[in-house]
Amino acid sequence: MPLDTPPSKGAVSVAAGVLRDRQGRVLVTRRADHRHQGGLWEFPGGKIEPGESVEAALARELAEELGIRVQASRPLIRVPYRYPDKQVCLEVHEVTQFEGEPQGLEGQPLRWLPTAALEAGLFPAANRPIITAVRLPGVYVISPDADDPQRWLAALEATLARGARLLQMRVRGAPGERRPLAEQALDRTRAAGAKLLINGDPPLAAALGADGVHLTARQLAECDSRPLPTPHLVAASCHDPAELARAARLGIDFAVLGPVAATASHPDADPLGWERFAAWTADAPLPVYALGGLSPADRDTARAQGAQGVAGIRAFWGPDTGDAHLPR
Ligand SMILES: Nc1nc2c([nH]c(=O)n2[C@H]2C[C@H](O)[C@@H](COP(=O)(O)OP(=O)(O)OP(=O)(O)O)O2)c(=O)[nH]1
Ligand SMILES: [Mg+2]
Repeated sequence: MPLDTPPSKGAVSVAAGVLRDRQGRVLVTRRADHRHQGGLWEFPGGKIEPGESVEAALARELAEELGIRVQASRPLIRVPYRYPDKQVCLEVHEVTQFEGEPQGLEGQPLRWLPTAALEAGLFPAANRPIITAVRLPGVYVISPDADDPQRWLAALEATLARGARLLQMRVRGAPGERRPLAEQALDRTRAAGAKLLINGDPPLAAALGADGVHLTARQLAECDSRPLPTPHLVAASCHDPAELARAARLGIDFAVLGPVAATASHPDADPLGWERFAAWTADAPLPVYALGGLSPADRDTARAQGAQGVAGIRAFWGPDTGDAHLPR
């Protein structure tokens, strides 16, 4: 089960790497039958030696298991997890540069799979949030309210044209007015090959066949299971470690945590700062986007702090935010 307390001293720290080829397929290897979680597929890697950094352990393990030289990697997600017989903490990095052609040097079968083929059932149970993190982009765009629906749709189109891959329709107002707008938004998002989550309304998301729903912190507190099954995405707004732990326990796919910095819209809120953001995210076994006072240009900073990426409205939505293309 996912841990809702930080991993104890008994946890085995493991470095694992996500490697992609030119087509964006991901490398997986099969664990030998006799080993822990044997017979299942994994992201290659292994135990971190005492005193060793994650990067050093990853480079050593991938040299031993695959015969490649890792030249650059970045943190993707950290997953503390308790199996009945063993407690692990998976430190997963995306390998952004490597030399050599991966081979199964320990006789392990090896496959390059499209991200859509990374089914949770093929992997150890701890890997579910890793698969989600592999699939999600680094930028999560949240819409403003739609005072003028035609202008709002034009701004959505502009956001999609700038490369948005994952969006949240955060339009309050009467459900009857929201539905036709959501239908049009979904059509346009689909046509652009992006995903759209509907804020606060699981029945509407289900009725429209939207990609998912984004729960408010209050809805997260009030529900005791995922309101929509997979493959719908369920996201939640979180503000503290307890909310993140609850989201993980309920099997929510990803969270948004903030405010990281001061924002014009919430000038009285006490910003978390990166230090608290990083500490809270490190113990949360699900992908977490940083929100509040950030822009798409903060994506790499956020990732270095353990985030999946950045989320926001003001600096993300519409055509005129000054930074033409949204990073992936
Ligand atoms: N490498 C890897 N390990 C995973 C994944 N998911 C998961 O639960 N694990 C668990 C299984 C093991 O309990 C642990 C990895 O330890 P391991 O025994 O394979 O480590 P190792 O490569 O150093 O192997 P060894 O030398 O001890 O045989 O983490 C994953 O995706 N990749
Ligand atoms: Mg290994």
